Amino acid sequence: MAFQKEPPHTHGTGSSSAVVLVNLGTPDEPTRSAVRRYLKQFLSDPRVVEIPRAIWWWILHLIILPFRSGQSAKKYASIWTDEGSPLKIHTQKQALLLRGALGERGHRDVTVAMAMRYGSPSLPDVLARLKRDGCTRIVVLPAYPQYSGTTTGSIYDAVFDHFKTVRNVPDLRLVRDYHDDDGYIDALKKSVLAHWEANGRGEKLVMSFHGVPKRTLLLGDPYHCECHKTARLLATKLKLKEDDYIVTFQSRFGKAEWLQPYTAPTVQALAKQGVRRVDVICPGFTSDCLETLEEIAMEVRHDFLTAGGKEFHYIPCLNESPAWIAALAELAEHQMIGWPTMITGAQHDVAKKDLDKARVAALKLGAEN
Ligand SMILES: C=CC1=C(C)c2cc3[nH]c(cc4nc(cc5[nH]c(cc1n2)c(C)c5CCC(=O)O)C(CCC(=O)O)=C4C)c(C)c3C=C
Ligand SMILES: [Fe+2]
Ligand SMILES: [Fe+2]
Repeated sequence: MAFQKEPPHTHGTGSSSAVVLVNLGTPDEPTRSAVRRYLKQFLSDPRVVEIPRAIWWWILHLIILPFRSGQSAKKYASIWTDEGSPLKIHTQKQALLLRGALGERGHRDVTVAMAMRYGSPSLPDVLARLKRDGCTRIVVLPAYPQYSGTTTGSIYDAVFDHFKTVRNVPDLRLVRDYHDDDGYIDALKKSVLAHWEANGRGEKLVMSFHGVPKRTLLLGDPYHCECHKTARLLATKLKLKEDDYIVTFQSRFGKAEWLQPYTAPTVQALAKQGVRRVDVICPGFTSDCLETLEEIAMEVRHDFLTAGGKEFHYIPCLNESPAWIAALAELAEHQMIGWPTMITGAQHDVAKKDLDKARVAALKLGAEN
């Protein structure tokens, strides 16, 4: 393996810091071919599907890709916006706002970029660009509050794989999880309270997390436990009693057992038990996406109403909420302790201008959306 040729190392020049907000990824378009390309990359990752490669290759190419690509493309089309995929748009806006928030907190010369684990902009491309631009310190901040080998673990793989051929590897800080981070839990609490203030309150708060195969829990993946801890902390902040909320898992894929209880059958059972209204929040998703906008806000809503429920309220993800952006800034800042990014005095005015520019850019993105 050959290592990259680097420009000669010069002490103290051209050195700066960066934060990369990394999300899962999404197709480039809501079409069969674009979804197929995305699913192929995603579902070929051995962290995501742990079936022996020689068997999985045939299942993926002969069954999953030919059938699922078209079905999923239709679902994507139902949530697509003029600006593109909701997941990508929210992640872009979060990165812009995070840049502004870091400026406001006194961090100059911090580049904030967003990247996707699958699809574009790809994580290796973004890391290569940052290095070319002279970033010698990089914080990798996954958009997943709860650690799972299938998500955060896979981002770690991509980061390490990318730097395998790099001679002068940057100072790297990787955020592993923030399932119990006070800023994150507080942002969730604020979003539930705002929803209740505007719409009244349901009889049950359903906290629905993306599922993973049950086998991964038995093999030591901490994801299930971290989801339950997030739920418990949020319930405590909201002063909920045990009966007021329930934790469920959605988005099951394939025939094997996944984490239980599953979201759709749970809300159907609640409707049948006479629960008239449920409020559903997806705390593990920090941006609205296919799994929240289509699966929860459309499919699961339909399941609840047809089982006899009367009112279904979906509480949107944290997206660009100010409390969430502040929580992200604090998470990033914590990783940058000891890095020369802080400014004082006169430079603060410059940072304020950066913040205004970031806000205008984010608003413009929102207006066009
Ligand atoms: C096949 C196994 C899958 C595992 C394991 C899995 C874990 C997992 N995923 C997320 C977050 C998201 N997943 C999204 C879409 C999605 N997920 C899977 C499969 C697995 N996910 C598929 C096949 C898809 C694509 C859509 C479909 O065909 O159903 C998304 C939304 C992306 C978007 O473009 O909007 C997110 C976000 C987590 C957090 C997780 C494990 C903890
Ligand atoms: Fe998924
Ligand atoms: Fe789904």
